[in-house]
Amino acid sequence: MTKKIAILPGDGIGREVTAEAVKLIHVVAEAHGERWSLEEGLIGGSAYDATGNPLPEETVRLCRAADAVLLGAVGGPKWDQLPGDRRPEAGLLGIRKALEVFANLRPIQTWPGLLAASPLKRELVEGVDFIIVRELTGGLYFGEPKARLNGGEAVVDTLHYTRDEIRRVVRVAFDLAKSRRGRLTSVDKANVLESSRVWREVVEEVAADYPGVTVEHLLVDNAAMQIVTRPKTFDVIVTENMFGDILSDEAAVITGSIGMLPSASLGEKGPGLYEPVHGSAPDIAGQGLANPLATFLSVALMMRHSLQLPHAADAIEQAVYGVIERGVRTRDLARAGEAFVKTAEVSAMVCEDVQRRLG
Ligand SMILES: NC(=O)c1ccc[n+]([C@@H]2O[C@H](COP(=O)([O-])OP(=O)(O)OC[C@H]3O[C@@H](n4cnc5c(N)ncnc54)[C@H](O)[C@@H]3O)[C@@H](O)[C@H]2O)c1
Ligand SMILES: CC(C)[C@H](C(=O)O)[C@@H](O)C(=O)O
Ligand SMILES: [Mg+2]
Repeated sequence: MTKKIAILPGDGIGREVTAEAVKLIHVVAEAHGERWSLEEGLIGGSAYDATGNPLPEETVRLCRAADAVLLGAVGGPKWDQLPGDRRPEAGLLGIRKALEVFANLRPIQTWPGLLAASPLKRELVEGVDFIIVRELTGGLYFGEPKARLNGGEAVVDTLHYTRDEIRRVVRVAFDLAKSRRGRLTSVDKANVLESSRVWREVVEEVAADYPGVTVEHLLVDNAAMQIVTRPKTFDVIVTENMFGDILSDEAAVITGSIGMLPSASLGEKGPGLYEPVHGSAPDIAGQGLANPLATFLSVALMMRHSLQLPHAADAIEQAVYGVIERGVRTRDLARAGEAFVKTAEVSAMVCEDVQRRLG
């Protein structure tokens, strides 16, 4: 059956990595003897430049009608002085909200070939395998009021949740933990924030339905430390929107580079949104230096969670594993003086391998 995939390249290296991911998706479609519909939509700074809006209504329509959405990254210095609601990032938050993808899954795994790419000690990072479930459509990012007050002399952002919003993401995390090693870590700031105290209550309520899952609560400041001191002990981490944003970039250090971190954002119904965890990397944009593997691994998650093609997901993951094990390195993964390949080169290697595996 034909699939409809919306492609939102966005800005900076988002455009470079999605261009390669489109080639990869075509390889998978052809291996199934099909032609899938891949339609591009505008988002972020490039959408603002073209239409005055970082999330044109047409993009929302395109995404809602798709089986899955692949997003590159948005943002860049060119748009940093725009008012909040016109910024590229507002487009990203808008599409997450429009698709109601409240559970953002960010798997953190180390690769045997990349242990030396992490600044952390080998024995600490070897065999790390956990997943951060970040609440994505509530919390500090979306709460109202959010405004400058008294002529800019005061300012407010609001951390707002309903129990239902907490419960649904916590359930996703418990289900995952149940299917994995049965350990859930809930991260909050319950010693200070009322919202965190309610978060903890909801976790305890839901825990009653999952007797096989061991629950641990960590305060976010301590969690930031534990993630790099005992990363192997984590299985599933569930947390508020902004805590999850910060902790996932920190966890990227364990894997060697943020250029290796994929994500899947899922709701109760409708298309999933798949995006690398990294941003538009203005410092390297336009030079062919971006690592496309986080986006390729996001395509694998798309195959598994939205397109029901688990064998294609496996093939992509094995191909990525293969290039890493063969010592192929993009610049972010290379040690000082080590040779590295460009975006299109590593992409071609993975695409060829996926074709062979599925062919
Ligand atoms: N999902 C998204 O669209 C997203 C995520 C994070 C940041 N941003 C935006 O991106 C812009 C830049 O943000 P930032 O610099 O804080 O974070 P960033 O993730 O863009 O870059 C951080 C560092 O990691 C490197 N890096 C990131 N991805 C890489 C890749 N695939 N290959 C090689 N190196 C990579 C960059 O070169 C940079 O040194 C900002 O406008 C920010 O708002 C967007
Ligand atoms: C660009 C920004 C709005 C975004 C976020 O904070 O969610 C990014 O940092 C991410 O991790 O996806
Ligand atoms: Mg982030």
